[in-house]
Formats: sequence, C-alpha cells, structure tokens
Amino acid sequence: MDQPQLEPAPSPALTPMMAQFFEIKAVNPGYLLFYRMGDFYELFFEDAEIASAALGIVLTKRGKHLGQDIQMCGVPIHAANDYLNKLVKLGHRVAICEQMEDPKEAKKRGAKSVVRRGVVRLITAGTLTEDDHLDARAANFLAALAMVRHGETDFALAWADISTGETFTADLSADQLQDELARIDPVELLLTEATQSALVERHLFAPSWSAIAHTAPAQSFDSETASATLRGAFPGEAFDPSVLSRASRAALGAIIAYVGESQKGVGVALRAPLAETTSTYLAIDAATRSSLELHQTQRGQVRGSLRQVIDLTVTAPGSRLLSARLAAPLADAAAINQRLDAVDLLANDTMLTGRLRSDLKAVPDLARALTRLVLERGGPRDLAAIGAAISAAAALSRHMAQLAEPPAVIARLASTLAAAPLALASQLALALDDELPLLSRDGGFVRQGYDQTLDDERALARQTRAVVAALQARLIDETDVRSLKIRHNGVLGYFVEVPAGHGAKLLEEPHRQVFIHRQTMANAMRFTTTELADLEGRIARAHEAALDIELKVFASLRYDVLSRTDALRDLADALAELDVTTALAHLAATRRYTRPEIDTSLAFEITGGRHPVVEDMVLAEGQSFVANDADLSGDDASGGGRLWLVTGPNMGGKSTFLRQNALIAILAQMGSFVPASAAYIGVVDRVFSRVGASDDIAHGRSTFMVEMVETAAILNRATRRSLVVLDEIGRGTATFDGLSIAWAAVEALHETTGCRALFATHFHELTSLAKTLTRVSNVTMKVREWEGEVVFLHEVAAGAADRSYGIQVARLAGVPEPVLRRARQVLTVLEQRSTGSASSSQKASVLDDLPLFAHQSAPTPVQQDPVLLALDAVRPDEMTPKQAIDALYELKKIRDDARRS
Ligand SMILES: Nc1ncnc2c1ncn2[C@@H]1O[C@H](COP(=O)(O)OP(=O)(O)OP(=O)(O)O)[C@@H](O)[C@H]1O
Repeated sequence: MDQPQLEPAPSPALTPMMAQFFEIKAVNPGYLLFYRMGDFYELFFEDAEIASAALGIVLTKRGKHLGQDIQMCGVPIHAANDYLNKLVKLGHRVAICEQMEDPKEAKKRGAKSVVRRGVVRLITAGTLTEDDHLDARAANFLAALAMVRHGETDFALAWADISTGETFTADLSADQLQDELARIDPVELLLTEATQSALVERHLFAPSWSAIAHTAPAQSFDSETASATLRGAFPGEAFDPSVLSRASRAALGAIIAYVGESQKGVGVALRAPLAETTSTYLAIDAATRSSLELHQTQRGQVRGSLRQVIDLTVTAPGSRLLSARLAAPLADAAAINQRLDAVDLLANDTMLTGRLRSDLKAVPDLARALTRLVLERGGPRDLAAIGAAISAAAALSRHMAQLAEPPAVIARLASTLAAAPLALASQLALALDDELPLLSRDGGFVRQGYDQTLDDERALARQTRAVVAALQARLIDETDVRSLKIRHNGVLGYFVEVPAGHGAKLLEEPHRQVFIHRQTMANAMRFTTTELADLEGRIARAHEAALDIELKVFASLRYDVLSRTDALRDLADALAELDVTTALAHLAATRRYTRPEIDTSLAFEITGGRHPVVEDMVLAEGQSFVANDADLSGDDASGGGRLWLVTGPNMGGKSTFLRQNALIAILAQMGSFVPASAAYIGVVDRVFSRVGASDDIAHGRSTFMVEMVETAAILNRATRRSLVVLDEIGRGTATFDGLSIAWAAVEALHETTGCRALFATHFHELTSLAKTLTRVSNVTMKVREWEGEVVFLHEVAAGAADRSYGIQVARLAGVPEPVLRRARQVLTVLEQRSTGSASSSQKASVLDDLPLFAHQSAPTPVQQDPVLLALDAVRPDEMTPKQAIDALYELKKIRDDARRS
C-alpha cells in the first residue's frame, strides 16, 4: 500500500531535525517512517495521519512547516511491536529509523546539532521474522514475478519464507500463473510496473493480487546482475545459478535484493533454492481450491475446511508442512506410495506413534529460531530452543531405532534425527540457565558454574552490595540519623538519602567533610560520599564485566549454532516431516481412514467413500454419514475413464458426493489415508471441481459467466488423466440454452477428453446420453416419500431420478403454503404439457393465470390447533400426578382425533 510522499523541498526555515527527517523520508518512499525520539517512535505529516487513523492513537501537532501545522503522533518503544504488527497486517510498510549515537555525543558537536539517525530495517508483510508478527502454523512467503519477453516460458516466480529460509523458483506459462500463486499464497508479491501493466492488459492479473502487489524497480529484476547477487547469497558448491532460467534468476535476484534492502545489511541466510516443476504435483487451480475448501471455506474461515479436519500435527512447523502438502499433492505414484508406506507403518503401530507424538509436542520451532539467530535478532530462548530440538530429535530417533525394517521415509527420518548434533545441545544446556530472558542485552542467562570468571565477577558484584549495606549501617552510626538510607536510581547512581529535617545536620561540620550535597527534594536531601562513589564504580565495573562475559558467551554459542546451520535445517525438516507422518497415521487410526492403492492406471474405484468434513458435521449432530461407492475406472483401450451423471433432488447429497471423491483423490495423492473402506486410484494429473458456482459481482461477472469461464478452462485443460467434478453446469441461463451446453460438455468430456468425471445435473434429459455414450452411467441420490414428505437417504444408486422434489424442498425451507399449492398446479400442467396429455383448455388456463401471484388466493385463516387450546386450559400446579397423566392422555387423544378428521 503506497502512501503519498511528503513535499521534498526543504525550506530555509527548516529546523535541522526536520531537514534530517525529510532526507531520510525521501530515500524511503512508500514507507511510514518510525522516527526514533528518546523513548518514542514519532510519525510526521501524512504518516502521522495514516498511523493515527489505523492505530486509533491521538494526532497532535509539533511546530509548523511552510506555514502549516506539522501533524504528529507517536508510539512508545515498549509497545511498538504491537503497533507495527497492526500496521503491517493492514498492508502498510514501515521504515524503522533509530538514533545511531548517544544524544550526549550530538551535544558535543554544538547545541543545535541533531542526533545522527538511520533506517535500520524496513518492515513489510513478506520480510517478517519475529514470532509475535507471524502465524506459527502458516508459511509467510515473499514472492517475485519476472516476465520474459523472449524465452522458453513466459514467466518465472521465485518465493521465499524469510522466517525459515525456504526458497523456491518455478518457470511458468501464462495459464499456470494464477493457479501457482493460489497454491503458494504469498503475503507480498514483487513485480515491475511493466509486468503489472502487461498482466492487467492480458487479463492475467487476479483481483486478489492488488492487496499484495508491490512494484519494484526494473533494475532489481536484471538477470545479468542477478547471477552475481545469487552467487553472493548462496555461496559454496550446493547451488549453481546457471541451472536456473534467466527469468528465474531475475525473480530470485529481486527477492535477494529486496530482502537485503529490508534488513539493511544484516545477512539473510536463505536456503539454496529448489527449482520446482509443476508436473511433479497434482495441479489444482484456484477455483478448485476454493470450491473444495481445502485450506479455508468459501467464506474465508479455517473452520470447516479440509485442512482443519485433517491437521492433527502437534508442532507449528509440522502444521506448515501439512498445509504445503495439501496445497501441492504429488503426481508420482512411487513417491506417493513411499509416503503411504510410512503412514501405514505408524498407523498400525499406535504405541510407537503415541510415543513419537508425545515427544514431538515439546519440540520448538527450530527453523524460525535459527533464522532469528542468523539475523542477529535471536535471544537466549532461541539458543535454548535449538538445544531442546536437538535433544528431542535424539529421543525420537531412539524410539524409531526399534523398527527392524523401516520403510524408506522412516529410515531417512530416523537417520537424520540420529545425526542431530548432540554435543551442541549439551553445550547449550551447560551454558544456559533454566529461566531465560527474551533478549541477551541485559545478561542473566548464563548458568552459574559455566564460566569461572563470570561467577567471580557476579560474586564481586554481590559482595560489593553487601559492602554498601555495611556502609549504610556505619553512616547511621556516625551521623546518628536512623532514617539514613543508601539508595540507587538511574540519574544519580548510588546516593545517601535522609529526610529533609536531618539534611541540615549533614551540611554542617563535622559531617560536611564526608557528605557531598547532590539534591534537595521536598521531603528529603540526597548526598554522596567519596567512599560510596568508589564503591559504585566497583559495582558498575563488576556488573559490566559480567555482562561483557555473558555477551561473549552468547556470541560464541551463536557462532557454534550457525556453524551447524545446514545440519540444523535438515533436522528441522525431518522433525516437521515426522510430525506430519505421525499426524496422518493418527488420523488414519482414529477416523477409520484406509490406505488407498495408487498406481499409474486410470482406475478410480472408491468403496464406502465419505466426505471428511461433512462427516464430522453430521456426526457432531448425532447422525450417521452414509458412505457411498464411486467407480469411474477406465482404460486407454476403451477411450478413457467413466463419467457418472448424478441426478437427484436438491439437498439429496449430490454436492457432498461429488466433492468427497475429489477430496479422496487429493488426500490420497498427498500421501494420506482416505475416508473410505477401500480406494484404488490411478494417479490423477489435475483435479477440477466446480461445485456450487457463485457470482463474482465485484469483478463484473454474473453467475453464468463465471460458470462458463470455468467450464471453458476445464474443457481446454483437462486430460485423460484428470478428475473432473462438475455440478449443475448450465443452470444459470434459459433452460434450453443450459441443457444444450450441459449436453455438449458431457459429450466433449466423454469423447475428446476421456477423463474420469462426475457430473451432477437437474436436466433429466441428459440421462438419455447413457444410451449412446458407452462410458456414461446414470446414478441417483435415493429418496423416500413418506406421508407426502420427502426423506433424503443420501444413498447413491444406479439409475436416474424421475423428479426433482424441488417443491418439497421449498416446503422444508418454509416457502408459504399458497405459493407451494400454486407451484404444484403449475408443475402438473407443465408436466402434462411436456408429455402432451394436457387439454388445450388446461394449457390456456395456466397461461392465462400467469403471472403466478395474480392467482394467489387469500391466505387461509389460521385454524386454532385443538391441542394448543386444550393445553391452555391445563394448570400443572393445581394437578395431582394422576390428573397430570390423565391430561396427557387427553391431549394425545385430541391430537389423534384431529388427525383422523
Ligand atoms: N452421505 C451423506 N450422509 C449423511 N448426510 C449427508 C450425506 N450427504 C449429504 N448429507 C447432508 O445433506 C446436506 C445437503 O447435501 P448436498 O449439499 O450435498 O445436497 P445437494 O444434492 O448437492 O443439494 P443442491 O442440489 O440443493 O445443491 C448436507 O449438508 C449434509 O448435511
């Protein structure tokens, strides 16, 4: 969110401080400047207006500039973090400008000189590292998008999570762009102005990107300079920039430049980038992600999403990895089966899984602690977190050592955990105290007994404090002022304080030889003595010396940790992966999920499938979920997979059935067991789901237009290996248009695409396609009619529905009885008309009677219910138990009589 710039012209009347402000502001355009003044960060001019409105803090004035009041607001240092958090969440960008020298130093240069200040950090959504700014269970990606004019691909994307160091690149074609960004879900997106305009022009700029896009200068995307930048950022053999495309280098270079600029010279340790090829993953486009409510519901809530139901991880890094796996399931059968082997073993060994999960609970966020230490923002607790993670890894690997022939993933994890640098953990445990401060700057974190010189200095400081107490006692004796006290404050240091009434005594002989007057207060007088000043010096020196040693210990521990960065990152990865694997095993064991069989065929055979989220909701309401089979299996010889046409009443469970099959495919390919009694799936390359399209008024597209754009995307992009799930295509337009489009779409999916597909529809005419298209079958959601009401059985059965039960559903929804009656009349005539059995006079009469409400009869007067009338007469307080039972029988009888009549 860019903000207006201040006028740059410094006027001759400018105070030196304002001149400094303008200078700093001019080189940080687009940032709210947090300008340090003593214990506050102050904001001026438009910055102050924006911040005061966003934070709800008071806007004041400080002097004038060019005849206008200077608006100002400020936040105290100790609360700055909260305010920063709020501003960044609202999309603002903040530059932190600190005092770079002691104000006393500035004074030495002259009374009017200004304290030197400089920007030490730029804070934006994508460059955060502090725990209190980050969501522990979500990645925080900064992305950069480079566009290529002439090249193999059109675009390249680089993205990095600064808080963990993970870095990726991918070359993309124009039609992959929106899907990939929806998968990565960055919090900030860098691109040049030219790229942004080109995207807008080509209708590729998704509306949701406006909130995260930040235009960066073209030179930061220069692929020539990028190579050098990349070599500097990823030194060593591990990474060779020339393996990346020019566009990927440019995008990655832009990220490195931006991060470097934001951290103002503090080296950011990103991990060597992983180049991703989209073909390794099951492709899920943005509309499908939203329709299937993978990470959040269509209303933007995590509750009710698939992620919420399946995320049983016990650590934040585990949760982040699970979320990433759900966003990008695999498309390689062997890799999926490896993951499944690991889950399988643990799902069947609940004892081991229980032990691992209980140990994992105590594992801290190693990756983020490590990054803070790299960025010189870490404290003693981060060091302790690293020690704790290493020790936990060792314990976990001991549990895993019992396994005789572990599957490949478990064996790999066990060996990484076993290689955890234990010596480092012991050293950290020896050095660090049990209770630790957040920051290292005030000391107090090194364990007693770790460093002899430190212990000596601390003892000295303690002793001198005892000497102060002895001195106080002696001075009381010598002066005979019982209320004399030796105290300490930040301004005077140590001083002698006596009540005002005794002050005069100390100013006189013989005491004036000893006591040097410092301050007179309303009810006390303060003095110092040579001996006290001397003692104070000793205490301060001991304290300083102790702090100095502690800071050296911290620096050396930090160095030791950083020299193991690669091993620690591997360890962090392994811990997160073990958490995900045990969580999926726990899910499988506790929710009756089964292992899917995965291969490269075109199978899709689900027995007793369930919808993971709807099942949870239905069970919570005390009902049971009806499991359903699906078989869309096909083969190349017969032209591809099967297509099921699903008909049935509204509320019958069609959407649930459609979605559950797509979700089962996604779960299976991310390496999870699935909610079914059996599942056999040939790897899916893309899944498309359009269930319950809604309009996109904000972007000028009607329901029908959205539906057609999405249908076009499916027909153009689905392959034989894809799974397509479509709900009610063509319902948003005139019946015949809609029916024709749905008809043609089914034919195209069957004849040209040959994908496995579920197609729900209310156009019963479509069911006749099963006669001509060999791989089309009709299924229907079963219902039963009971006393004129429809009961949904939620059961999928072969065949086609003969009616929609729309009017019954309208009745359930509370549509008034006269409207329902009239609807029934119209329906009867329309049905007879379509079968040709209505007489011409009947047809004429229904047409004459339209519009519908012209015919509406006056509402039937509400009849008084006899049961209620009888109930009114009942006086429970005046009844004996016998009379109460009789009354109950009477009420029942009245009701039965009323029914019969
Ligand atoms: N298999 C099932 N077992 C138990 N309850 C189910 C099942 N399927 C669906 N339901 C219940 O029925 C409700 C309606 O289901 P769903 O939205 O899938 O119906 P629909 O046929 O798609 O309706 P519409 O055509 O109006 O969109 C669900 O919210 C759920 O409570």
